[in-house]
This record gives sequence, C-alpha cells and structure tokens, in this order.
Amino acid sequence: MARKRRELAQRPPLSPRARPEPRDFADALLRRAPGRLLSVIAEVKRKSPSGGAFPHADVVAVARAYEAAGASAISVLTDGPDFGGALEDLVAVRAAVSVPVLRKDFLVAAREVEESALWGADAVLLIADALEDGELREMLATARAVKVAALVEAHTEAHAERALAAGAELVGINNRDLATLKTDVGTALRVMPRLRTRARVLVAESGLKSVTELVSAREAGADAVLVGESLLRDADPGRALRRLLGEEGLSP
Ligand SMILES: O=P(O)(O)OC[C@@H](O)[C@@H](O)c1c[nH]c2ccccc12
Repeated sequence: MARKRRELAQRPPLSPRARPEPRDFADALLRRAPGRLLSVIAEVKRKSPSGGAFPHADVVAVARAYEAAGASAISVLTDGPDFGGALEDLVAVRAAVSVPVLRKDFLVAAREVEESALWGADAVLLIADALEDGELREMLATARAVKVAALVEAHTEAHAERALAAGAELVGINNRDLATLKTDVGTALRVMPRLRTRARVLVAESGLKSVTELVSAREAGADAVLVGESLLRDADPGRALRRLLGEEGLSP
C-alpha cells in the first residue's frame, strides 16, 4: 500500500474519457442462474505473489471462457508489479464480455475510484484492512457518485464491522491474510454468518477450489465466491469453472 501511495502521488491528473454505461454488479451476483447455488466472480491475473506465474497470458481469452462457463462477473487485476496486470486489461476484458467487471487493485484514494469508472469498471475492490475509516467513507461516497459498485473486503470480523459501519453494502471476506499471504478457507465460513443479515451481498474470496467448499460458503451465507488461482492453474480455465459450478451436480 505504501508503494501504491507513492505511485499515485507521481501520476498525472485524469484526462476525461467516455465511460460506457455501467453494468449492475450487485444484481448480477444476486440474480443466480436457475439451479445454481451461488454466483462466481472469476478472476484473471497473469501472476500472483502467492501463486507465481499462471500459464495464461491472454487474459481476454480466459475472461471469454469464464463468461461462457457461467461466471456472473469477471475480476481483473490491474496491478502491474505483483499481478502482471494493467488498466488496459480492464478495458479489453470489459469490451470482450457482457457481464460486469470488477477492478481488482490496491486502491488508496477516491481519485482512483473515479479513474476506475472512467476506464469502464463496473465495480472496484476496496480493502478495509488497509484503509482508514475516513478514506473508506470517502471512497464509498465517490463510488456512489460515479455509479461504481464497491466490494469492500475484510480479512477479520473487526474490519468487516468497520466496512459495514462505513456504509458498505457489498462485503467480501478474504480467506487470504494479505500480510502473510497464508490462506485459510475457514475464515469466510467463520465470519460470514455474523454479517449475513446486514450486508446486501456477501462474497467469500480466495483459496477456493472445490464444489464442497462452495457448498460450505453458501451455507455460511455467501451470495457469491471470488475464484482465481484454482481456475488459472488448469490448462482450460473455462472447463475448470464449469466443474467448480458443478455442471456435474451443484444444486440447492
Ligand atoms: O486466486 P484465489 O486464491 O482464488 O483468490 C482470488 C482473490 O480472492 C484474490 O486474488 C484476492 C483477494 N483480495 C485481493 C486483494 C488484492 C489482490 C488479490 C486479492
């Protein structure tokens, strides 16, 4: 986050761009296909600090395959140094699919929420654990003003409570501790039941790889899951998503 703050200070001001009509991210997650237990936000990234390099450089082709396999939204990493992404990937993916697109990055300022909207993001990720209450509120207000959905992520119950108090409606529980990069898929299962009546949309994030884990996430209150690595490890990420969605049998 310190690096992100330094980079932002050096960036030139925004130039206006034509923004495409936003797609409704919350609605896409809540409106599940018939017989489907929960929605999947499928993620594209070229590499990650925890997973190394993935065998798919063409994130647009992967995003198309995810959509064809039933993804309700696509998450695009736009961080360059750690994830090999760029804002251009967001633009290219959004043009290639018809589902909403989430900009996944370590945003540190309201100005970047505005920037995300101008680049065509339908949603942005905000990380509660890394933002002060005031920053979170300001970024949420900007998101509302520019009509970008904000998925506010927390790794602990305390940060999830801060997110709700700041006015977050879409809350993600990250199974991965961003400080240690360790993943415990039980994290979201423990925290989500305490939030389920108060968040409009609940998302379980990171480390998910099996139908059984998705069923558990649903039982704990998840409306959606955010999945990257386990799909990107497969030679055919679309097939991996179909398998995860239990085209072989995941039903309520
Ligand atoms: O690739 P995974 O383990 O399926 O996880 C996806 C997503 O949850 C993860 O990439 C993530 C969650 N929160 C983040 C914040 C920044 C960067 C990345 C992330």
